Amino acid sequence: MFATPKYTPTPRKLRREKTTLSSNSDSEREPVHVYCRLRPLPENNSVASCVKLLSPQEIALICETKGVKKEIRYKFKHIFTSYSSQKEVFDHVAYPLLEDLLKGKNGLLFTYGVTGSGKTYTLTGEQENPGIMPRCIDTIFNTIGEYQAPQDRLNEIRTKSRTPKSNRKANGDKISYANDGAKILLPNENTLFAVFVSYIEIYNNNVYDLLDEPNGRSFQNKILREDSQKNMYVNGVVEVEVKSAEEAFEVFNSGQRRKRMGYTVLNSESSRSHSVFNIRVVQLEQLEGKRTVPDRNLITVGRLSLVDLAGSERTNRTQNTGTRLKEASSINNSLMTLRACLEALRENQYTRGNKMAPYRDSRLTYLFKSYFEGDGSVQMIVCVNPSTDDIEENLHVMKFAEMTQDVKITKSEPRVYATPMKRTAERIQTPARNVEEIGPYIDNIIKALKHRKNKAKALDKEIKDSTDDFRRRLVETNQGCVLSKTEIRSLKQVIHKERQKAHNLEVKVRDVESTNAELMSRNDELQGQVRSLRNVVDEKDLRLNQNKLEREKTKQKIALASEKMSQELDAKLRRQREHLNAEMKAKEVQLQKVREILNTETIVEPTESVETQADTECAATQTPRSNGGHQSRRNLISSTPRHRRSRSAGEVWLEHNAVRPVPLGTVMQPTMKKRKSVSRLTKASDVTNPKQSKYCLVAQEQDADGEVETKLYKGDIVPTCGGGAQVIFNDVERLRQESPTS
Ligand SMILES: Nc1ncnc2c1ncn2[C@@H]1O[C@H](COP(=O)(O)OP(=O)(O)OP(=O)(O)O)[C@@H](O)[C@H]1O
Repeated sequence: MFATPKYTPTPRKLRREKTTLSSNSDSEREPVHVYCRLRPLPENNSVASCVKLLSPQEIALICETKGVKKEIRYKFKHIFTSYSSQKEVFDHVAYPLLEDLLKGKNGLLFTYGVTGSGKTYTLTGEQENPGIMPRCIDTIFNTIGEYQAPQDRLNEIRTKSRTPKSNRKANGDKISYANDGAKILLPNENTLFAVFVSYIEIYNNNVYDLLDEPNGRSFQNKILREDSQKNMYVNGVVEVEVKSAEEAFEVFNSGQRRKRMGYTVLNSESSRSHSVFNIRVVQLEQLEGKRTVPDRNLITVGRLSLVDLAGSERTNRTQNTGTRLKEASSINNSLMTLRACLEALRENQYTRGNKMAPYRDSRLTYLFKSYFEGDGSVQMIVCVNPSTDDIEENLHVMKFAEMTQDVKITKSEPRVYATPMKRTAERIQTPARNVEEIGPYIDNIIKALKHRKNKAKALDKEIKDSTDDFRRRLVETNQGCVLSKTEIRSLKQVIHKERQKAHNLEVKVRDVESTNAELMSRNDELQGQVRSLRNVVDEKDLRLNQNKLEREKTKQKIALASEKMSQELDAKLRRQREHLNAEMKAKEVQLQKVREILNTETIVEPTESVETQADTECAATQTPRSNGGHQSRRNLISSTPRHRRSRSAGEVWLEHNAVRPVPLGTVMQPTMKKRKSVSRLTKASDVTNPKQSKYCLVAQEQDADGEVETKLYKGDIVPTCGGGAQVIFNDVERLRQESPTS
């Protein structure tokens, strides 16, 4: 590794005597310029903003207490929105500081804000989108490229500016940032430049040199010293001379690497320390004449300190414990001391008092003491994360910013170091002879130099005017830009919302389409079912029609059959009727004959007993004649014993009925004038009663057609020798009822 030259400045003689703050008039002081930079919110609109931009110089923080919204307004020198580019920030804030730096004025720029608000992004940035520090380095080297001091003059610069000789070289940590070629116009081209950088860190109120070699695994805690002119410096800090932007970045990167190494050693995090990157530009203005002209070179030294402060949150928000709590309280102490110092300065300024600022209470304030006491201009960028989650912290940051802008600091003058008077005097005490010799030349040279100087001044003024004009126009354009950007942002939000709506609608349409498709398929299914049901119904209809047809056919068949049957039955009936009529006629004829016989019997009654005997014998011997039944009956009747009662006395019939005869309600009744009806013959006397001569057995039967036929079996009761009686049946009568319809 390379050696580490230490820088311990010796007391220096300044042209300008330092004055105390309170004794300066307002024209000799300038306020601390406070800028505000808003970092963008996440693109997905997941976080609401608590910041409202009112103008390029004014914002309002919207805070809500107990449901009541309140707007608190804050003014800044300029507000960079989330759309402001890194270049815009550089042009506004750092470019004027660089101009001052190249004039030999000191500058302090620090970023302040809560963790994650964009402090490091603003100061360092990214390789493609560099922040203030890389742009400063690039701009310095773009400007001084051809005016860098050659090696032989560097020793002179070192001697005259008390700059330590550095043999440290950047080694390997190569990193490059996009260079936009920005330059600063140099008023004097007869100047040689040398650039030195140092990088320190203040952690837990200790100062560590990030370019120093660590002692094993630990970093050496550096001491802050004050020189006789009351300027602060880090004792033994390593300053590396850089010849190009790349070298400067390499040095910065090696410091970053050490910083990371330190985190593991010190168990720290990125925002838990304050880091300070110093750029020192030493200029050697050459006023060289001829060999005999006294060497009266002037050295101008300017320093720019870029400070990335640690996050400003309060301990109760982060709920830290142990090491973290120590870190947080150390950060808070340093920031509180910074605040107290600024407050003291402000108070002195208002009251014209001489209150002591507590610089020594913190390394941070102690280191920058000289800046606050007029050793350079002070600028601050307040970084704000507009998320509503950070509202409380942002309110504290804003209060601090508000107070800081009230502080006015004595305007600094370029630090110019002249060659020691003794040495100049020695040179001037050259022999008079020589002066006389070169006198005319000197006058000419002085005239030419004066002319050149005037020309340079005019040019300087012109450049300054055009720069001011350009800056004014740039600010105007920027203001327009800021408003357009705000508009664009709100339009973007509208577009985002519309896109979301469209997306939601698309989702809905997709849902509806899928539901529609489902319904369509269900509809198809149902239609299929309807078709199959229709087929079933058609089949059933067909079967029904076939059944109907068959039924019709059957009906017709039945009708035909019944007609045929009825015809047959009619024919049968007719035949039976004819048959019955014939029978009836025959019976009537028989009856007629019986009547005739009876009538004749009544007439021949006195001879009846004789004839009866003869008839009986005759009947017994005779063969039956052709009218058989009737004849035999007549014979039987004629053979009746003589003791038969006379007809005039009247026949008494013994009518033997069924126990429960079927009531027929017949109109025609058998002629039995005197009769005794019995349903059961229980004793002999029922038959042997001499008063009874006729017996009639009434029987009811059902014929083949289901009709009831009443049969009367008639006979004579004939007494027997033994005193009994016998019945001789001699006639059967049939009584039939028929339905006229059938
Ligand atoms: N203006 C911006 N534009 C785009 N990105 C940004 C901006 N500001 C911050 N960021 C992003 O926000 C994140 C946090 O930023 P950064 O690290 O700079 O915060 P910080 O304040 O330095 O935090 P810490 O205090 O922890 O160091 C980073 O990823 C950075 O890229």
